[in-house]
This record gives sequence, structure tokens and C-alpha cells, in this order.
Amino acid sequence: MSAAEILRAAAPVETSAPVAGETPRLRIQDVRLEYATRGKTVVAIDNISIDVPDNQFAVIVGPSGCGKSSLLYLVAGLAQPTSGEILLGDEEVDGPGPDRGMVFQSYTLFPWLTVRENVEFGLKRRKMPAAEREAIVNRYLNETGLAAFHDAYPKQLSGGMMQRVAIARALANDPKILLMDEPFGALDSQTRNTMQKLLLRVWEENRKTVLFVTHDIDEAILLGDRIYVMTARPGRLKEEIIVPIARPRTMDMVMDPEFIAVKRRILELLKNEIKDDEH
Ligand SMILES: Nc1ncnc2c1ncn2[C@@H]1O[C@H](COP(=O)(O)OP(=O)(O)OP(=O)(O)O)[C@@H](O)[C@H]1O
Repeated sequence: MSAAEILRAAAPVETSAPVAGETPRLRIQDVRLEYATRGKTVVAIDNISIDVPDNQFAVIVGPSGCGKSSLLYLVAGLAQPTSGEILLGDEEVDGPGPDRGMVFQSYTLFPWLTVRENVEFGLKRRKMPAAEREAIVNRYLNETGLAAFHDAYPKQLSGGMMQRVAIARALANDPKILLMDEPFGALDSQTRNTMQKLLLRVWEENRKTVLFVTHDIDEAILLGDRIYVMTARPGRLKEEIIVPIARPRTMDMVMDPEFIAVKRRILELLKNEIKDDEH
């Protein structure tokens, strides 16, 4: 049986499935992105359309340079599409906003603020009363295992701990959508596994809509409800895969036949892309 057949045959699983008839909050419609560099036009993204169902964990994978980060930047409102539109509910995205939280690969903490102050930053800017702020910050410090480090400064933390702070900070702002661009890409493999487990646990408690970019196929399958596989540049949507693995997820699920079938399918899709690229 091919990987695609195993996937089709896999029993439907209980996941945070979209409610029929509801319009998802995040819709990427016919989006094209061109960059102009030194008189040349580079098409980074070519007519991508994706509906991300609410409260799902959506992952984007694809060959290097296919436009994954660019797509996330567009949703974040840090860049504008050349054509097409990105909708959050009924509103077109035309800039960054507190309804979208970002976690990047490189550490983006404020070095002069403590862990607690970093997590509290957005809430303070919104002038939330101190008692309410403290309760929210404590909740996310606890959820991310940072309570004992609340007074530390970023330079005293390891890479994994800094990413915990970035995740806690993003969640504390209660965004509608969490955008994560290779958040564990700079970590060693053991820390990466620890962070994947932590994110699984925290996500299962919060169930935010997530759009997550990664190069790591195991990570994509372990975390995702659905995976969008992109073509080589110019990035188009090659296939959307619904991950037929129940939650809560655990690391030992990497040995499950469904996990292996999804992995085979993604590898097949990516292998063809790299071949296509060479001709
Ligand atoms: N500011 C820019 N100006 C010109 N070209 C750009 C710019 N940013 C990205 N590109 C190009 O657009 C394409 C897509 O880049 P992007 O970083 O979105 O891809 P990616 O899939 O995230 O890459 P990677 O997997 O290597 O992180 C690449 O060819 C890149 O060189």
C-alpha cells in the first residue's frame, strides 16, 4: 500500500475539527508575492490559497527558499501581497496587530527586561490593571516552566528557555492566531524535543489557531492537525495533508504506521520538488 493509500484509509480521528459551515478566521486568498531586487523581479509566492480552520495547528513545510517565511510575514502584516488578500474574519490584513502573536527562530526578547517583564510587556502597553496582569503572567510562566526564572534576564537563559519566554509572551497577549517561524530551528535536538513536548502540552491547553513553519518533517507531523506542503520557488500549495493522529500526542507516536505514512508522503512530495528543481 502506498503512503497516500494508507492515509486515505486511516480512520478519522477526533481532533479540533472545523465546525461545518463556519468561515475560518484566517483565509489566504490567491496570494502572490514578488520581491524587486536590483532591477529583477523574484516571484516568492505564486497564487496560494489556504483556509486555516479555527483552533487548529497548521504547519507549512517546503523546500528551502519556497516562501514559507514570506507567507508568515504576510499574515503577520509585516509585508503586503503583490496581489490577492489575507483575511482575518472579514477584515483584510494591512499591518501588524495584537490579534496575531509571532514567535521567530532568533530570540527576540528585550534584553533589559526580566523574564516576567518580557511576558508582561504587551499587557502593560494595553494598560491592563496590575492584578489582572499578574494573574495572566503567572499562568503562562507556570505553563512554560519558567516560574522559578521570573527574575532572570535573557542573557542568563539558555536558547530553549528564551524560546519558552517568547512563547509565554505571545500567549499572554491572547492573540487570535499564533504565527511561529521555525521557533526551534536554532536549538539542539534534545532541547528541540523538550520544546516540542512543551508546545504540545501548552497548545492542547489553549487551542489557539497556529500557523507554524518548519523544515523538520517529524516536528510538522507531531504538532500539526494539517500540513501544507509547498512547491519549490515560486511557492505554490502542492498538497494539504490532514494528519490522522489523535491527540494528546506523544513522542513515541513517531513509530505509528499513520505517522510513518504521513512522513513518506511528505518526503515523496518534497523529493519530486527537488528533482523538478534540478531540470
Ligand atoms: N526581502 C527580500 N528581497 C528579495 N528577495 C527575497 C526577500 N526575502 C526573501 N526573498 C527571496 O524570496 C524567496 C522566499 O524566501 P523565504 O525566506 O520566504 O523562503 P523560506 O521558504 O522561508 O526559506 P528557508 O526555508 O530557507 O527559510 C527566496 O528565494 C528568498 O531569497
